[in-house]
Amino acid sequence: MSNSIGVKNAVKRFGDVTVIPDLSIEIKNGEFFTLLGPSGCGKTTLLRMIAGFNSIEGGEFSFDEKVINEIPAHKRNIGMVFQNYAIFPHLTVRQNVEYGLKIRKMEKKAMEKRVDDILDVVKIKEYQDRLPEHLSGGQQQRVALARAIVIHPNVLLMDEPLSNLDAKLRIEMRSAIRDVQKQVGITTVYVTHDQEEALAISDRIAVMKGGIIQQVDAPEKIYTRPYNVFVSTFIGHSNLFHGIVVKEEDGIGVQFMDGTKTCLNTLTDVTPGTKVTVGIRPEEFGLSETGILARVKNKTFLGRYIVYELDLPEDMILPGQSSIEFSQDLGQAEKLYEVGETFFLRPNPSKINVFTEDGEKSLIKDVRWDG
Ligand SMILES: Nc1ncnc2c1ncn2[C@@H]1O[C@H](COP(=O)(O)OP(=O)(O)OP(=O)(O)O)[C@@H](O)[C@H]1O
Repeated sequence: MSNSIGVKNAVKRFGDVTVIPDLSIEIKNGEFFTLLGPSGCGKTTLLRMIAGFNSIEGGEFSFDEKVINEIPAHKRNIGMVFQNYAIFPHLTVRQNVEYGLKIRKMEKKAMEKRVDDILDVVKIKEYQDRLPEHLSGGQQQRVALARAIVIHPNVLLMDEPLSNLDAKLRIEMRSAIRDVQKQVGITTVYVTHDQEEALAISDRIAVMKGGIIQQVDAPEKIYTRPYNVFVSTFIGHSNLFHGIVVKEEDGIGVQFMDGTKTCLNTLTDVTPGTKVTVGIRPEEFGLSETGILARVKNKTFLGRYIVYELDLPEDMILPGQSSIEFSQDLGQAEKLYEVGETFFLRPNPSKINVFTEDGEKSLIKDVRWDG
């Protein structure tokens, strides 16, 4: 029932402006695939091309290898969910869900069964006779989801479906969407600019910038092994250091500008002496007797952990950062620190990310554009 989606060398222009220069992706059947990126990077544009709402200036779109470029939107058998729920206010929940099947002239008994099943899956059966105005935002979004999947679409496309909901409901609804998607097993393309949501919900994520895909990978891989500095800073926080590749007795490593060295067996074959950019997550430092000397500039208590802003010698870190972030898990911390205190940091060698000096490409083994 569900389809794979292929996009080959897609081009999108609005007038003279090229929004997507040349984009290719393969989305597997049954996969939950997220397009993530800053505002204006072309996520919605790409989704609308898949749906058939946008013209295609170049390239090939396919469902299960069958080219769909010339198939109009209403014949692509797509389920869509938007941020504004797009449900009919004058119809009850059940009538809303039935609507797409009635249009398709489905036989009454089969339709009743189909609707009953979907109302169960999406957990809205108890509200089936209510009008949308008597539902909460989350419940309305469940109705929109039920409406989209009841027609057994080839693919489900969702554009920022949770952005109108408050923070708590967003978290509840993202696991509801994920559960329903897995239960129904439908290929889903999901657009968001919320990185936490993308990490929580997706099988794979495509990170986009300026209409160009920066990395396609599973959430864990995107977070731990970003392909470039943009991905490492767009998703989570990354402290960026100047570094130089050095050869030590026990292998190749990276030296920071204060002379601290860290041996890495994860590096690709890089010539010693090469200048690099080093990315380290706030939680990937340990405290040590020696290492990078840091002074607490500020601290923020966040319940489960504490985030320290640390002062370091200026020439160690990339311009644009006035300090670095270090987070200490409260459950593990032996000692907490006050503003003004100093200590030595040791980055965890297996978690350090090393990029070309310009930040364009990872120098860690097995980090690819497409995982
Ligand atoms: N119909 C249009 N005419 C002209 N330019 C457009 C049109 N639709 C989108 N654009 C432009 O294309 C670029 C990509 O827009 P798009 O809506 O795809 O971005 P997005 O990544 O979905 O951003 P957001 O998260 O803000 O929705 C933007 O610069 C936008 O101004």
